[in-house]
Amino acid sequence: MSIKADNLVWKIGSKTVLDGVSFEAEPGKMLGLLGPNGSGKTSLLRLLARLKQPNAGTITLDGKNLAKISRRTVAKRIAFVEQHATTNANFRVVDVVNLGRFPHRSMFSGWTRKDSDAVDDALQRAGMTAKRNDRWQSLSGGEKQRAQIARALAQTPTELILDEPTNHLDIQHQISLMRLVACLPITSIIALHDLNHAAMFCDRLIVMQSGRIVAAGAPEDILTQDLLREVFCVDARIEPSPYHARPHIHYLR
Ligand SMILES: Nc1ncnc2c1ncn2[C@@H]1O[C@H](COP(=O)(O)OP(=O)(O)OP(=O)(O)O)[C@@H](O)[C@H]1O
Repeated sequence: MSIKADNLVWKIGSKTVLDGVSFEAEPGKMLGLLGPNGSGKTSLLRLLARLKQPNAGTITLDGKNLAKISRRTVAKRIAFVEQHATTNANFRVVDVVNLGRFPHRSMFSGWTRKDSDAVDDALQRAGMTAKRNDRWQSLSGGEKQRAQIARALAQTPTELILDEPTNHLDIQHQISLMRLVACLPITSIIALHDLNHAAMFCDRLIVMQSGRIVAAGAPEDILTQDLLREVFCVDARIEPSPYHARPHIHYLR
């Protein structure tokens, strides 16, 4: 069952940012969250990660109300990579990634082999092994982003929530991150602006506009020329890619 949202409403002051949002993330699948700037993607992800509480509606994790699950249990299960996640402290990369193990440790347990293995594996998957002892402030924007992804992977979550994780990455690392997340045997929810990457790697997509879900389903079912025109205000032609069979969008000049 994984994460389910039922009729979520979230307001800031008198402004309704999310308005009746309902969906279900299938276990083990990659769900892409699309929508123009300001459509509510980050707001929704912050509710799912329990950083904010909805004004109305419920989020359930395996059928249990998220608001009633202990913070520690949520932290063991859900990893969240925020869009502008950073730190001012000049930690080493490995110190940041080690933080991912925090929810799994008790007052009495020391650092274990399992913790070290999870950190090593996460650094390797994020392509950051060679930078493990580098100082945070010496990293490029993309390297910081990959270190945050390694921190989330070290958490060994069952649900991984990523807010535009590819926005600072070069094309090689964009593709390898999308491939990595698609191959993980966990539920992932990923906000993206690149519609072709979303179509290529995600199992299902949700499209948001002005705080509402306006389309949901498999990429080939929902990515249409009309949707791109109405929601994203672009003219495009869409055809199945001869290389990977998923929809490929050709934007018109
Ligand atoms: N703390 C806040 N105070 C006031 N308005 C906010 C706040 N957080 C979000 N909003 C508003 O809520 C709306 C949705 O914002 P959100 O960041 O969720 O959109 P988004 O789809 O993630 O956008 P982007 O693609 O630009 O990252 C926007 O109109 C934004 O201005």
